[in-house]
Amino acid sequence: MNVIATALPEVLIFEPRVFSDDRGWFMESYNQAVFEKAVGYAVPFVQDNHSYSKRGALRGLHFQLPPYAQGKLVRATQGRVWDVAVDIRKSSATFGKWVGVELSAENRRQLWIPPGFAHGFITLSETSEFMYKTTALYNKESEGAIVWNDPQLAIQWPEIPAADVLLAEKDAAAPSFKDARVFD
Ligand SMILES: Cc1cn([C@H]2C[C@H](O)[C@@H](COP(=O)(O)OP(=O)(O)O[C@H]3O[C@@H](C)C(=O)[C@@H](O)[C@H]3O)O2)c(=O)[nH]c1=O
Repeated sequence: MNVIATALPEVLIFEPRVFSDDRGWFMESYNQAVFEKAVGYAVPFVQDNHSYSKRGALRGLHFQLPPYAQGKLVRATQGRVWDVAVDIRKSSATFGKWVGVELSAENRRQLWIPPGFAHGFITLSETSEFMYKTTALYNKESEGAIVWNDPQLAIQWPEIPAADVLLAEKDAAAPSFKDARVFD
């Protein structure tokens, strides 16, 4: 597993080693010992999620507040997405900073987004399937969101014209970064 740093020190890219032979290929998509060594602490994954999206679908920016804050280990198993993590911890030196990484079935990259970050992704291919592990269970009451095109965050979403972005109603109506309830 290749571990690659990003512009945000706690957000990491994991690139599995792929073993190919005449039958096809094999990879470890998750190895607790390798993962926890890279992250530096124990990470209790308790839920796995899987979603399917059409081109231009943008899910996010989402998070859950404590005590249900979620770390997420995310990847695309079909198609291509552009994935974003935003540091929303007021006490952090990188508060309000974001990183974007392309995740695809082809590059097999995974992104570790710790608790305290908002997360979103847009589908760049015709369709995508997206799978992720989370460190806390889904809890509707703890859900928070920030609007995807917040001017203060100024996330440089790629390729898709704004008019073609496909949003859930709740995401279109999400609060600005300035108004959202975030992490203290
Ligand atoms: C996230 C989630 C949703 N649901 C339900 C609620 C709702 O009726 C339906 C669809 O939910 P959503 O519209 O919130 O799905 P979606 O927009 O895909 O939400 C996800 O977006 C990405 C960016 C994340 O980071 C995730 O943590 C999660 O917030 O699924 C669950 O039952 N369990 C869950 O863990």
